[in-house]
Amino acid sequence: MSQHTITNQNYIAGVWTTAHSEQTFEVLNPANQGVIAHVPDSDASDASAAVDAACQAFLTWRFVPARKRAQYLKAWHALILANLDTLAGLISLEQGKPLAEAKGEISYAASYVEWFAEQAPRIEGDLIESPVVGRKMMAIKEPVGVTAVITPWNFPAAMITRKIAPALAAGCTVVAKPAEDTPLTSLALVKLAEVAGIPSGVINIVCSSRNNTPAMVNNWLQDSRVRKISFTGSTPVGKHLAQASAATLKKLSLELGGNAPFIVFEDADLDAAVSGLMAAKFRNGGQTCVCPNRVYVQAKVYDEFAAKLVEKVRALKVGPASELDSEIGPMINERAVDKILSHIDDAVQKGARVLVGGNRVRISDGPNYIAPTVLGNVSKNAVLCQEETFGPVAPLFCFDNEQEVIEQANDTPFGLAAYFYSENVSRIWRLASALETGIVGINEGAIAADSAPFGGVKESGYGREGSKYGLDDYLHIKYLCQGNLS
Ligand SMILES: NC(=O)c1ccc[n+]([C@@H]2O[C@H](COP(=O)([O-])OP(=O)(O)OC[C@H]3O[C@@H](n4cnc5c(N)ncnc54)[C@H](O)[C@@H]3O)[C@@H](O)[C@H]2O)c1
Ligand SMILES: O=C[C@H](O)CS(=O)(=O)O
Repeated sequence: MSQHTITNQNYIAGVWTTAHSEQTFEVLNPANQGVIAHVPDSDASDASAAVDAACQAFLTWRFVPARKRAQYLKAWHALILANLDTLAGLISLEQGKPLAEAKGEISYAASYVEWFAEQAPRIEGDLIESPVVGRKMMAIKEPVGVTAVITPWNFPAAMITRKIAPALAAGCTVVAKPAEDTPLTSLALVKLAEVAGIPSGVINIVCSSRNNTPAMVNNWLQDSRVRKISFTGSTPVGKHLAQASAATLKKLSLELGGNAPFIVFEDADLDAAVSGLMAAKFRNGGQTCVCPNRVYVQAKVYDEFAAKLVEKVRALKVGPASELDSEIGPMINERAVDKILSHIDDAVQKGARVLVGGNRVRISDGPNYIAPTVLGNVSKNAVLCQEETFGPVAPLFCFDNEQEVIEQANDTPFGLAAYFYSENVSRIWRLASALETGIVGINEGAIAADSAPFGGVKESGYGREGSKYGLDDYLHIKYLCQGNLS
């Protein structure tokens, strides 16, 4: 990735600029800790300038005809696809994602822009039957207003387009803050939005370091002009944002952490279940919110399933994205590696067996590699049952009956995704109803799609992204009642 293709400034009111303080922070390559770029380390003054710009732009953007807004989004979509390889290279560089997966993420990110370009002209209201003569009643939908978009590092393209696209389609304007580990992809996407002709101030993006982010974002939380927050990230931060923004009662979309159960019944197609788990668990090195965090296998097929899984996991290639056959890249940073190793150590201390992996992998490039791991006979008291591991670790639990495994699967504060494999139709409908999650994969491990309502329940948050429901979070309903009509 050559330096000239890297955009490394804030974008406020249509101007690429440094932070007011002129301060910057480093963006590191997780594969080798090399410095990729320096980006602005913004503070409250930059945050406020972004809101000023978004407020000014909202006065006109909200009245741009939906079809025109759709045309801007279609132009952006086309530019994203035309720059797919460059954008994928940025993801691999700053997040470590294997290049093939990074290309898939750019296509996925672009699909949300296309989806909401198609949804924009379909925002409709209702005419309501009046209970009395001489009165007309209707419900119309209007954009919520200036929206703060805060995104995680693990999908630096898809998570930001999954928010900016519906916001713009609805007529909202945006102030965005990408994750400090992976700002470059988001900045490049906003650069393409500028090239697409999206007017100044409609999208504003500011970067801030891990240390400066709380104070910088707090400016948005306290600013009553910011009417909505769309956040994707960890549950603790989501809870903080909800509490800290309560004073100005903002509309919230919270896409938070998960602890997905993956259940294999004795009547499952075991080869399909192994393939489904490989797809769901080891995607992005296990660093996705919908990765199975607990794998429950019914006693009768436990040994056979474990053997099949270990054979597949042992074959996974670990390496940097610069090696095109890498399947498991580096973890995002040292903190992530420490957490994953602590989960493995805790499970082993409580009786689990390492069937494959279980350790760091020293690769010339750097220290952040973990061997793809399968743990056997994991205890229900293992920390990973209550905490998201966010790494390439598949812990196996053995269970006897359906009621037992439903109770174990639901025994978590989280409720984002769950998966199960069974060929029994009646069992499929029982499990689909009993599992306390927003997403259920049934004999399927790959559930992501722009047309699907993505989101969780319990402490995995609320709101839905994508699908025909995805616009609702950026609109509110206004009731009009006209009387004195003859
Ligand atoms: N539900 C989903 O769709 C989804 C998608 C991706 C990731 N996630 C979750 O995100 C987490 C991993 O991503 P992460 O490590 O970037 O999460 P994180 O919560 O640490 O950070 C997410 C974003 O919040 C910002 N942030 C952190 N502390 C903040 C504060 N005090 N005030 C304001 N902003 C703050 C970060 O800079 C980043 O931009 C995991 O829990 C994963 O499950 C959920
Ligand atoms: O990690 C979070 C992403 O939302 C996962 S997905 O790509 O949308 O399935």
